[in-house]
Order: sequence, then structure tokens, then C-alpha cells
Amino acid sequence: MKSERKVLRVLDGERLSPPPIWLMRQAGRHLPEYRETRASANGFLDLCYTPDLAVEVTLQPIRRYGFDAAILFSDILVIPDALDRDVRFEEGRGPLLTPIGADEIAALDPSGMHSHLAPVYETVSRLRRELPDPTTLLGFCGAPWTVATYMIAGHGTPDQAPARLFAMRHPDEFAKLLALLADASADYLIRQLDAGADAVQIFDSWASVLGETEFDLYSVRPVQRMVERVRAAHPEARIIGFAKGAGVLLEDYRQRTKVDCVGLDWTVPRSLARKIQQDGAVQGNLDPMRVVAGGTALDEGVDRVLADLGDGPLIFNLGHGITPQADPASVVRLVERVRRWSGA
Ligand SMILES: Cc1c2[nH]c(c1CCC(=O)O)Cc1[nH]c(c(CCC(=O)O)c1C)Cc1[nH]c(c(CCC(=O)O)c1C)Cc1[nH]c(c(C)c1CCC(=O)O)C2
Repeated sequence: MKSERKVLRVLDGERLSPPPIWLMRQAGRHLPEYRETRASANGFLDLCYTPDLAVEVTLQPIRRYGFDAAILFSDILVIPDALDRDVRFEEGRGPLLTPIGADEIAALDPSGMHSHLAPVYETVSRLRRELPDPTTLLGFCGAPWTVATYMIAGHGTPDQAPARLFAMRHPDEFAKLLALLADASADYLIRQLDAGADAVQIFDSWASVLGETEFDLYSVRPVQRMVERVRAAHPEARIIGFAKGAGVLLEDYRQRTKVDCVGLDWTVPRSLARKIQQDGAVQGNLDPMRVVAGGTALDEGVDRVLADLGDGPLIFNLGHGITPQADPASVVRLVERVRRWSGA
């Protein structure tokens, strides 16, 4: 019998019309109910590590919009937190970490990681029990490069200059950091799959700042190492790879990393997107600002994605996360428009 979980069917290469839909960062500050739950938690990480609260905020966008996939509520920075790096989220400032020095990398110890992350695994298993059966449950983590950028700079930066410099000045330590993050993150995904996640996504949000050689070394190879390790434990694992801003370097990302589905940001040209889709599923790629703009700007963007990519295996999504300014009414409009579409 075919799976009722449409996102899984598309990940296996099937074309569905209309395509299934979910949105990156769908649980979060654009939702008033999220802001309310967030205010009741003792900080952002507490929200991630309290299964009652994490389950609740994961389900909020499913209840409101009926998306085809739920994504575990957590953050990519729980990995450095579980590695005992100091990670804080301050209201209005984004994440703050104590920057790691080259001489601290050898001492990173993943052995206590899974007990620290046990509440996340409990959240996953409760979610799979509580979600409607046809809703796909996605787990996720950050890619080694993107997680490393935050560990090295200690905060978000516009161009990741600190991590790029670190890689040049300390190539051996940097390679060790990426390898350690790749194995720790793969093990984290394996535990999420053990706990009931149907598929997982790897976010490489900062692929955009890498040159061709560095993209291969810091983004592609560590992700490929993760995919191999995850599949050694779960041969059937379905994996979405999202390397934001990689441009033409995305062309053979699927072949090189072995992910099942390639996430596309909104700057990927149609011709390249269609080429990538010839070998399997793609996910994306509406500009999140179109949801903020709403109205005809939104409608035109939705129609464009459907016209460009709707005739192949597509998971409808944004080209990056939904932003806090988005109006939930525009999300409703977006979902309705996608669901009314019946093919060209
Ligand atoms: C780079 C990155 C991070 N986190 C994540 C990425 C990769 C995706 C991307 O590029 O957007 C991924 C992430 N973060 C969060 C999720 C939850 C699940 C979902 O998608 O709904 C996911 C998938 C919750 C969150 N993670 C964060 C929030 C907001 C925190 C709050 O409520 O105060 C949420 C809901 C905080 C966070 N976490 C991070 C940053 C830079 C920030 C601050 C900026 C921001 O606030 O969006 C690191």
C-alpha cells in the first residue's frame, strides 16, 4: 500500500498534484500562540528541552494550517550546547556562544551528548504518536559548516568572515571540528529516526559564503559523511539537503552528497532548478518576503513556483524560513492557493 504521507512519497521521487506543503521555520514568532508559549518558558533552550512545550509549538502550525509535514521544534545550536559549549539566546539578539579557540577543539567530547538531548528524542516520539497519521514528521540538524560558523564567531555574522579565517589559519583543527560535528550530528539524526522521525533535513544555511573549493571541503563532504553514517544505521532514511545560496554549485549536490531531496532557495534559477529536479525531488523555493508582502505578490510567486516545478517531484516550501513579520492570514492564502492547483 502506498504511504499516506505525501511528503515521503515525493521524497521517493513521485510527483503529486497538488504538491505537499510545509514551511521552513513554520513554528515560531509569526504565530501569536508561539509567542504565548515562548513567554511561559524559561528561555528558548528550555522550550527546546521541555517535551510538553516543544510538542505544543511543533503542533501549532499543523493545527492552524494543516501542513503536510511537521518539523520537530528545536534548534541547530543544541549540538554545541550538548557539546558543553556555552550557548545562550537573548531576546532580540539571536544566539550568543562563547567563541571556540583552535586549542579547544581536541577536547570536544560528544560522549555525554545523547543524555543531554534525551528530551528532544522524547519530543520526537511523542510527536509521532500525536500527529495525524498522514502528516510527515521531519527531524533536522545543522550541517557541520553552518554550526561551526556560530561556534567560531559566537554569533551570526553577515559573511562568516571569522569562520573563513579560522579555516585558513587552523586547517587541521578546522577539519577536526567539521569531522566531529559531522559524526555527532549524524548520530543525533539517527536518534531522531529511532524515535520516530519519518525523514530528516540538514540545514546548511551559510553555504552562500563559500568558494568552490571550500564548498566541496566544508559543505559537500561533511554532509556526504553524515548521509553515509545515517544510512549505515537506517538504510531507508530519507534526507533533505538544504545548502542555502550555493548557486550553480548545487547542480550535482544530490549526486555528491546522496541526499534524496535538494532544498532550493529563491535565487536558484529556474533552468538549474529544473535540471536538479530531473534526478529526483526538490523542495522550495518561494521568496519568504512574498509571504510578508501578501496579496498579488504572494499569488504570483506561488504560481511561478508551481509553473516552474509543479510538473516534477516537488515539496512546496519557502526558499528560507518564514520571518516573524509574516501575517498568518497570508500563510492561509498561500496554502489554499497551492492546494487549489491541479497541474498545468
Ligand atoms: C541558522 C539556524 C538557526 N536555527 C535554525 C537554523 C537553520 C535554518 C535557517 O537558516 O533559518 C533552524 C531552526 N530553528 C528553529 C527551528 C524550529 C522548527 C521550525 O522550523 O519551525 C529550526 C528548523 C527554531 C528557532 N530558532 C530561533 C527561534 C527564535 C527564538 C525565539 O523564539 O526567541 C526559533 C523559533 C533562534 C535562532 N536560531 C538560530 C538563529 C540564527 C536564531 C535567531 C534568529 C531567529 O530568531 O530566527 C540558528
